Amino acid sequence: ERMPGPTPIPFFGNSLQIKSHPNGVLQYFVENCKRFGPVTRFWIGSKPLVMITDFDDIEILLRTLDHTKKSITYDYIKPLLGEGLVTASGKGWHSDRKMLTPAFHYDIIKRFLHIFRGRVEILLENLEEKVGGDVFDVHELIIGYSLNAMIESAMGITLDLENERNSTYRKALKTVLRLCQDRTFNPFWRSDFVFRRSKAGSEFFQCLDIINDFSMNIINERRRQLKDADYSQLMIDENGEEMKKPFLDSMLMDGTFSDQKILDQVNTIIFAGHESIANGISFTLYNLGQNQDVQRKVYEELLMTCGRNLHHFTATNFRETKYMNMVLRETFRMYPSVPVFGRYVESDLKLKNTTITAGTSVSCFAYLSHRNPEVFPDPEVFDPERFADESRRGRHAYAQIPFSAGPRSCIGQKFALVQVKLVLGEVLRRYAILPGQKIGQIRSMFTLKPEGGIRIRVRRRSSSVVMIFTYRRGTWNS
Ligand code: HEM
Repeated sequence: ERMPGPTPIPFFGNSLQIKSHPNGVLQYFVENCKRFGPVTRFWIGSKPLVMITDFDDIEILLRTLDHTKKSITYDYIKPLLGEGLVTASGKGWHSDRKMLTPAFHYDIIKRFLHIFRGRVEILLENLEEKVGGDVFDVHELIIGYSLNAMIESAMGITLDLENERNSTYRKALKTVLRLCQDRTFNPFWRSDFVFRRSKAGSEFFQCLDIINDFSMNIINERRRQLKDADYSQLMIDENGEEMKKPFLDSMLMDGTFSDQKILDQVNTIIFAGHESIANGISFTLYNLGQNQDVQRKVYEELLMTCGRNLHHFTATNFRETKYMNMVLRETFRMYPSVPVFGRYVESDLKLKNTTITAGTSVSCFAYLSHRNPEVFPDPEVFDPERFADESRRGRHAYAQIPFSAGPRSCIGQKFALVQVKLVLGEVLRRYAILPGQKIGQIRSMFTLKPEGGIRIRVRRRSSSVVMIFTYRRGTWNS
């Protein structure tokens, strides 16, 4: 009650102000958290929501296993994600997290590299069509890559998804995410009974059916394949040891996951994975287009570390491309794909200067904490040097946390970074990114999505004219 925050009105709390803010939900929270300070209280209808931006407070919340339950902002995405890893809590979440963690180990990711490379080749063909043309939304192209790469690797299914089913799924997902956000801040839609009977509700559930069908097809197809194959032999490595199983296989073979739980987890991984990878790649390309000097340095580093064998990206190459790492860190600082992540505290939580009472939702506002001018001066300026070793020394460990931190941090971080770097390496080796259109207003809160997309232009690099890439049976030749 005593915490600073915008004045609520009865029944609605701050929902109406949030919903009708001219620059969108995200900007509403940015403006108010800047105004009211590092711990700002809002009312979503009659439910309190506290947004925190102080690094110490964020660490206190994220480090503990005492508060794993998700905040009210996840309530309406539950029909999509059910008891999947993002939305589950307590013992169920803990045991699933333990069981599924090996599926995202680097040993598994290494086995997927040829899949990612194959998919990048298709992406490059699509980019080729854009050469010399006007600005285009690169996010739309990259999302085609990331959705396919995710399904082919984590799910073990090769579908030709550059087709209608893919775009139907994408459209349905976009609608569901938009309606989840709208519902969170619309007090009239809080009741399931009312929402189900509204036009938005019926659109929501129709789209949910499309998404569930899409995921069920994948699950059933993989189940069929596993039945036909002698999997026990397939999963033995050259030393006779049993190999770690990829994500979907590990659940299908475990035997303890119900069909509903498998569906929840598949929906979760597809949703959590492909959109954020596409965001990371697209925002980086955008930043490189706007900052030609930075792009030149990234390109020079790529040529120095990988040379003509860039496409055989190895674990060593990933470590060697230090400047690219700085560029990625800076991009994720400015544009964290997941700008807000929260917990519901079931017992009092003592922060640095205040105590949050039990029964409150507390959200870490990474989008804003990443813009703390005391740690990142001129926060709207893209400057990878902020992440040079000397600049990082002594900085708070929670100052930049695009993958969250602590026990509920992103399970797919390595999986994502390998792909982001691989795709960037391949794209930049062939194409120069030219300045595009300045990014529009970012309104959404679940994942960062600028209005009008992420628009860049590309030019073929002259040196790449002499390089002809072919892709045969999982290996690259040039
Ligand atoms: C650049 C790419 C990515 C970013 C920036 C990112 C960011 C995040 C963040 C901030 C969280 C915490 C969310 C929360 O507390 O609500 C999270 C959780 C999660 N992410 Fe990612 N993610 C990325 C890619 C991926 C990929 C590729 C996968 C799957 C293959 C994935 C799967 C998950 C899952 C399952 C969780 C929930 C973990 C748990 O609560 O135990 N993410 N991610």
